[in-house]
Amino acid sequence: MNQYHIPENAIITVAGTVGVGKSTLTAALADRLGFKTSLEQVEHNPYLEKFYHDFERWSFHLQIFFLAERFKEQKRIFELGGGFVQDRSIYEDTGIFAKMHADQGTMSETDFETYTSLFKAMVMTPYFPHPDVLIYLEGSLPSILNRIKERGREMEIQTDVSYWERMYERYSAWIHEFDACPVLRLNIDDYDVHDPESMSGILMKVGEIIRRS
Ligand SMILES: Nc1ncnc2c1ncn2[C@@H]1O[C@H](COP(=O)(O)OP(=O)(O)O)[C@@H](O)[C@H]1O
Ligand SMILES: Nc1ncnc2c1ncn2[C@H]1C[C@H](O)[C@@H](COP(=O)(O)O)O1
Repeated sequence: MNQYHIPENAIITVAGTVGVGKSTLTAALADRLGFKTSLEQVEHNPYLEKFYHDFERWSFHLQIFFLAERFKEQKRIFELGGGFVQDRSIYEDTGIFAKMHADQGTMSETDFETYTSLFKAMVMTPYFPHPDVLIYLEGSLPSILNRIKERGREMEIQTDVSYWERMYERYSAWIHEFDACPVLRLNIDDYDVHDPESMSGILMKVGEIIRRS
């Protein structure tokens, strides 16, 4: 047990919309705790760029790719006995992305059903313990759009702003209903990843939530 009373085998997941600051916070918290990270691979994703150019054609392929990647990561976390900070949850793939594309017609109903049944079958395995805490990052849409721009992934910058607006709204509704594990909501204006005290403050809250749950 560390000074934050977070068990060494804990799994902390950082959730939130694209560009909000998940990867950055994941790395900072893991560093502070001496935990391992589970990060999303954007550079080695063979479908992502194609997907941004043609949602309809590549939605299903991309969701299957992400599902496979997350499953491998879950297995790794399980086999290494936890002690991880994870960048994005599998709940967001299904509850935000796949659903949004199905609802807007850029993923067919049949593809969405196939995807959902595969997701359910995968979740019902021992490799899928719920996280101990899900840290939900939130902030104003203009600051998030600014971060997407500053990060500079051309495929995201070229995407119509309405896509990010719809995703932002879905996230706000989704977190309201989310109950798979305890949640710590964090506003991006209320912490500084470069300030050790700020990071410790977050970890103290995480420890408290785990103790109470
Ligand atoms: N706390 C922060 N303050 C200022 N900029 C940040 C902060 N966190 C992340 N960023 C910047 O915002 C952009 C998106 O962050 P990132 O961690 O990649 O987001 P996500 O993983 O949620 O998509 C990056 O350019 C990153 O450097
Ligand atoms: N499940 C997903 N479906 C579509 N797109 C996704 C999914 N998961 C992540 N993405 C995209 C969004 C971003 O362009 C990159 C990385 O996400 P980030 O929030 O920046 O870590 O992948």
